[in-house]
Amino acid sequence: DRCSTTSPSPVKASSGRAAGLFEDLRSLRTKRLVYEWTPGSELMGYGAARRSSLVLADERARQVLELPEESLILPPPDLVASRRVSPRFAGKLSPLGEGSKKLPQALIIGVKKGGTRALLEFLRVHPDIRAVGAEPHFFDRNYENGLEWYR
Ligand SMILES: Nc1ncnc2c1ncn2[C@@H]1O[C@H](COP(=O)(O)OS(=O)(=O)O)[C@@H](OP(=O)(O)O)[C@H]1O
Repeated sequence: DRCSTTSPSPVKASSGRAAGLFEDLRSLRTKRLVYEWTPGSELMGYGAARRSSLVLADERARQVLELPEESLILPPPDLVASRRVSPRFAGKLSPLGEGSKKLPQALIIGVKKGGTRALLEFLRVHPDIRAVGAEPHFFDRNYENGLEWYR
């Protein structure tokens, strides 16, 4: 979804096997997005909410995947931000995006064109991983801004 609309998608043009893998990945990613904004789970504890909304997410992901890509509508940020935080993530940045700001628990370091973006996107599919959107370039460009900026 970050590819330019002007260039042809290498996945769409590729073999059936690659297209199948892409569908699996897309399905996982959609499930994660749907899970993140399935309303109602705020009313329960994190564990219960996760179990029930994963079932719901599974169902809704199936529905969403039937629709054209343009019909995927992202939730308003406040819906995601209003979720409860698991005790496991208390005091840390939770997988759903809320909680106090903390330094990262893992860094991806790579040379230019080394495939770091692909690695990040694959990791981001996992529901317990919260990843930054843009590369922060803290150590090479923003170090002077200090750790408060980095959090
Ligand atoms: N698995 C695998 N195999 C071969 N090539 C791969 C793979 N994953 C990513 N890529 C290619 O890596 C290029 C992007 O690398 P980066 O994400 O590090 O780019 S960037 O420097 O941060 O912009 C980018 O190359 P270009 O398409 O030539 O720009 C990707 O197509």
